Amino acid sequence: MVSAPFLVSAPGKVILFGEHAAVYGKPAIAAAVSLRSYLLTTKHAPEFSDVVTLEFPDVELQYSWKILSLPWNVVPKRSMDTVRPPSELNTALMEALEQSLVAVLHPLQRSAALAFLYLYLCLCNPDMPGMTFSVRSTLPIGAGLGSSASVSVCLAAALCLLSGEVSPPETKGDDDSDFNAANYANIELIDAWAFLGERCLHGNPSGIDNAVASHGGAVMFQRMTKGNPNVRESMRNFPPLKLLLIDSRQPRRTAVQVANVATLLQNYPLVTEPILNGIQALTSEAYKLLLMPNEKCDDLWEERLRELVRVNHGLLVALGVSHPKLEAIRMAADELEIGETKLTGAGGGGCAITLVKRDVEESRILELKERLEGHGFEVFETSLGGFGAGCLLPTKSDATEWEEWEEKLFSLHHMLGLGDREDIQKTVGVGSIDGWAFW
Ligand SMILES: Nc1ncnc2c1ncn2[C@@H]1O[C@H](COP(=O)(O)OP(=O)(O)OP(=O)(O)O)[C@@H](O)[C@H]1O
Ligand SMILES: C[C@@](O)(CCO)CC(=O)[O-]
Ligand SMILES: [Mg+2]
Repeated sequence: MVSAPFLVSAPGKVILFGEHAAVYGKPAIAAAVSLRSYLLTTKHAPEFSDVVTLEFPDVELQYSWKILSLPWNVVPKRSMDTVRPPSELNTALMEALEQSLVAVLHPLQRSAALAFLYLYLCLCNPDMPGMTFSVRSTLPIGAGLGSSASVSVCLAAALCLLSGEVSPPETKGDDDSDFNAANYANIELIDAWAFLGERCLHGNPSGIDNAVASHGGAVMFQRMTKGNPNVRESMRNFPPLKLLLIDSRQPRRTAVQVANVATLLQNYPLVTEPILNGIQALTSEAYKLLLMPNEKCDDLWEERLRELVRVNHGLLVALGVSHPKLEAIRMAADELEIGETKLTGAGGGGCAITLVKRDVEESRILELKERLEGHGFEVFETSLGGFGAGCLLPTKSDATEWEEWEEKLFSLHHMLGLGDREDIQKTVGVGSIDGWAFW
């Protein structure tokens, strides 16, 4: 069992092919990005040990609950036969949590607080000391890059560590591909709990976002249908793709976009089903291309992949999940003949990706960036396929080190609340500081 203070982190993702169709059991392909969420768990001073506090400055939420005021009595008993949580939310607990959330009205804050409380009540117990859970993200929020899943995975990881449900990551060998059975079992459990967090955040998730945020890398994911388990094929040797990631800065909620597609499907099943089947077919084509050995990734290969990006975007437009700002991004990239562009994630705003042609001169890419930034869009640089969830624990071996850590964590606490993306990355960021370990 791990006690506070400690940090956990999980990445966002880019869906390359198959969003929305993924909700209906079709395959989708996604990769982790280097932009991540960070969650710091700290213990309260004795006089506040009866409260639990959320600090989510990215969504302007700070809220405390008396631990004993929470509806512990309706928390479903866990089955002794299985360590995995069920994949459905418990209705009685969801209803009881309404009471605890009466004062949290804004949908962005409410869904995040609901995800926290649901997991906290299921995984912890009323005897645990009061703690603060502070989340900061270097990801844009509600922009298609899986911010909700990365937060869900952080919450699940922190609460599973506190309850002893999982242990901290064991050191793997030098080889990145080294398999560690304990780490695998732990991250599978974190992923399963994070799925419930995603359910609180957007109702009907396929599970692809939390799968990538937990496991990292690049995956082909297919949601469980008709009793068959989810498929998650890790795509090793993912080819290096030159991608631009552009945030239209048009806010939207995944829950709303997913619900809109469900309504379209209900109103026009004969029209909508073939679109979803078309997305399935193109994702399967893309999967074959992305699995080709690097030496076969020639110009024709690249052209095929770009064609699939274009067709995928067209089908998403047909589903009604584009936005004039996303179309403006696509048109700017088309005009400069940079490559092919599609929205990524739930759409309706948020981010687009452009798969850049290999031979495009840097000056044209720069021109595109300037044009887009001139329109108020944000261009991100990120790498694909990095680490999944991990944690950073103070080392207990030596008291001085521990004190230094406490001190450092307190300044991090401050930083987690106030700094911008670059500050967060510099101060606690995976890749910036040593000590992070990954499941
Ligand atoms: N840093 C954060 N702090 C607190 N809550 C967050 C944070 N990041 C995301 N969230 C929660 O997740 C919600 C956004 O999730 P949503 O699924 O709509 O978008 P996304 O995950 O960024 O995009 P997509 O699902 O298309 O990949 C926010 O409204 C908030 O409730
Ligand atoms: C729109 C969607 O397909 C992707 C959101 O990132 C929803 C999901 O799969 O959960
Ligand atoms: Mg989301």
